[in-house]
Amino acid sequence: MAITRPSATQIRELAAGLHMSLSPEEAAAYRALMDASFDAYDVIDALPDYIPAVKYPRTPGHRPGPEENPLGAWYWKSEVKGAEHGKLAGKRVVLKDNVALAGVPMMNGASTLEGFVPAADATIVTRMLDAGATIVGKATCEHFCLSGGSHTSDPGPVHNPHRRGYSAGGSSSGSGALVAAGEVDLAIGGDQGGSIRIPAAYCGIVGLKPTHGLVPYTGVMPIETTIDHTGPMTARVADNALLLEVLAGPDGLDPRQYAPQVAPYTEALGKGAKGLRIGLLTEGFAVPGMQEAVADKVRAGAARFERLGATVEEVSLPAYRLAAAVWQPIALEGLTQQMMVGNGMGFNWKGAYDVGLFDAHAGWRGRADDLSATLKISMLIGQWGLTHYRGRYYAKAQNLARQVRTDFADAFGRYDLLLCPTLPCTATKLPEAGAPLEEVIARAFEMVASTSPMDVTGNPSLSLPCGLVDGLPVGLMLTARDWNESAIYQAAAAFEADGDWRGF
Ligand SMILES: NC(=O)c1ccccc1
Repeated sequence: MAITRPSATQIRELAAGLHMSLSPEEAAAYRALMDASFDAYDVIDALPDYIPAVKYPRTPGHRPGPEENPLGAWYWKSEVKGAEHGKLAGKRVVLKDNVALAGVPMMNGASTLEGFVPAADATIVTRMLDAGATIVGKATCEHFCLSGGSHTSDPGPVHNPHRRGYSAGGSSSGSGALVAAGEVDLAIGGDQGGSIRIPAAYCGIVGLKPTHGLVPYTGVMPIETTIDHTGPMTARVADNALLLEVLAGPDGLDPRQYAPQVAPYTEALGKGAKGLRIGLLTEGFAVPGMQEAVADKVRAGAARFERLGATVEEVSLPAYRLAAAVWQPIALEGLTQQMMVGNGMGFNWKGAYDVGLFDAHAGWRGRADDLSATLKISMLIGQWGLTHYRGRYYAKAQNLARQVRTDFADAFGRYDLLLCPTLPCTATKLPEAGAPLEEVIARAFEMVASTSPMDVTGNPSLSLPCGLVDGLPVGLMLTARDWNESAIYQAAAAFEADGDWRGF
């Protein structure tokens, strides 16, 4: 099939949309000079796509009914068996539903994408299968991953395994809930503003946002390249380190991976916390909405590290607060441009594109009223920044992000780890269907000031359960210099070995 050539009239319409005025004669003259370009499009159109081959057989699986899905945490169940042997042999893994599993539906929490079936596996899927894992399905996630609650997914809300009717945290909501409920051994999450660490904290599990670019993002639906991360969510620290060992390293297809530095993460386990230099991040205890009981649990966790032989001292890092502000233009203008205008992945980078996602996701324009409230408000702010201010605040925020990174790097000259609460609060009540807009937005965004700074800096950052407040888990956040996930695992494993956090 040949590519459709525009008529001279269509050329005039295109020109008008691009702020050019062409006379009918000019339009016809330009049109007459376009054939070589469109012939090239015909060449592209005639060829098969060039994408990674699917290595392990699978069947499409099924969407579980309510009896099989009490928490609402499953989007899809399907079984893909990996290699016979390997580091993950015998482990059952669930993927956040923004990770492509070829042949299995993916809707990324959004009805506008429902029906889409990816043609290729994400790099991390192939790596886990090569390591012997069994992939058991897709976990519900928030509408295009744009909420820290678990109430904006079109498949429905996800309940916290610790308390029905309460948020599991998002946007990797189903991943957090299924690990906490013991339905899977391991989960994959994604984090642009906190979406791995938030559900980890609310659900009482271990969630790592790796250093930006350590784990290939290829085949995972982006929000914004410079803050996109994917990473492991597990019940225990050792499993987290083991899974990261399988996930980490360049794939040659992801523009986020400049020069990732991989390490043998499981070797950090069992080394104890003695000698680790921990900075207690002052600003991290003063985020909006900080609950004293949560801060106290995290301070008690810091004291525990001291007893375990680490040095702990308070450190002020004003850049942490600035980073939360810097996150806003980057996330909001960036997502509007890349995820929405750019049909899911955006343009201007080398690597593996999901052509089917371009086709399927472009359809949001015909149903924009069905987008979530969180995405609508984000796009409205982002579009205002892009049009009224020509994107200058995105550009300036990217520059200030470099300054923030320098300040963080300075702190990591003095401390191996920064410690603060993952979030200001424990899990909140799920908004009821039809809840006021104000509540829907608040439950989605009230916690991002704590976690989003590390998406801006790119530093590895992990949420570790450190106790219960009124029966709900509290997360303690450990952040390290780039590529030093090992220090985080060393500390977290020592903390975990010191006793069951449910009793702290
Ligand atoms: N995808 C994210 O990390 C996110 C988290 C919270 C709010 C918005 C986005």
